[in-house]
Amino acid sequence: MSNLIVQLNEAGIFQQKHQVLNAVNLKISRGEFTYLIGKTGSGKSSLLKTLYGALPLKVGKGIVAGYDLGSLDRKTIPLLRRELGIVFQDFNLLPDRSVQENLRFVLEATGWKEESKIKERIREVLQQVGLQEKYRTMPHKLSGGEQQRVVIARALLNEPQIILADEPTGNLDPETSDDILLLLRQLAQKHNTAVLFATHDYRIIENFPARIIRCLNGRIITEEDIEV
Ligand SMILES: Nc1ncnc2c1ncn2[C@@H]1O[C@H](COP(=O)(O)OP(=O)(O)OP(=O)(O)O)[C@@H](O)[C@H]1O
Repeated sequence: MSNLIVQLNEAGIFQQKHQVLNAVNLKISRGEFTYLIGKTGSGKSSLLKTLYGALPLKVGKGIVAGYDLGSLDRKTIPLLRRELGIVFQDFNLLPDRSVQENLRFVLEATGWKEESKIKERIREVLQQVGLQEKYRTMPHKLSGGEQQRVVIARALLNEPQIILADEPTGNLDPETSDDILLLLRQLAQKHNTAVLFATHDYRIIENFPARIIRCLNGRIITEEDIEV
């Protein structure tokens, strides 16, 4: 199996007809933690959306978790997404369901049937994010950091090869942001899950250095070329 989870070659990233990024060349390996930075509107979200099949790849070549982005269709998009964990800034938990029901919803939607396995997997992911006590709690009774942990637990359910995180700490205070960042880095290490972490937060990058790729003037620039 290839060690590369993401491989883009001369990819064009588009929002409809508008080209957001040109000639993107990007490689991300198993277990690698990478920051994705750039000003607002520079194309971070568009790049992530292309990687999870929400925007089509029409120019260049792209492979994510073994799926060719250029030939995705209604059948293969759900299969690709099962290999990915997606974490947004807004927590997007179902507000009328408890923590465990939110997690169960995803497992059932992705084909899990056996009750004992469902329960076991929910227990495991909540333990990984340190929330095993909160399984019956409703989302609004959790703090922002706890809600984001549930979202990360949800992203982990199907043992993704990569977590795509779009400003996951955007709504959190600095201390809670650090906790979430450290949790994702620890998961990357322990489970060999790659993480692509889009952020505006230079404080985090300075405190917890890692490889950086930057969206600038319609291009992707890698860490070798820049200083933060
Ligand atoms: N749905 C859309 N339709 C058309 N253009 C869009 C759409 N979404 C974003 N764009 C445009 O694509 C460009 C890149 O936006 P994108 O959201 O990828 O940037 P970003 O770096 O993620 O910004 P932010 O940090 O604010 O989230 C911007 O010029 C934006 O106006």
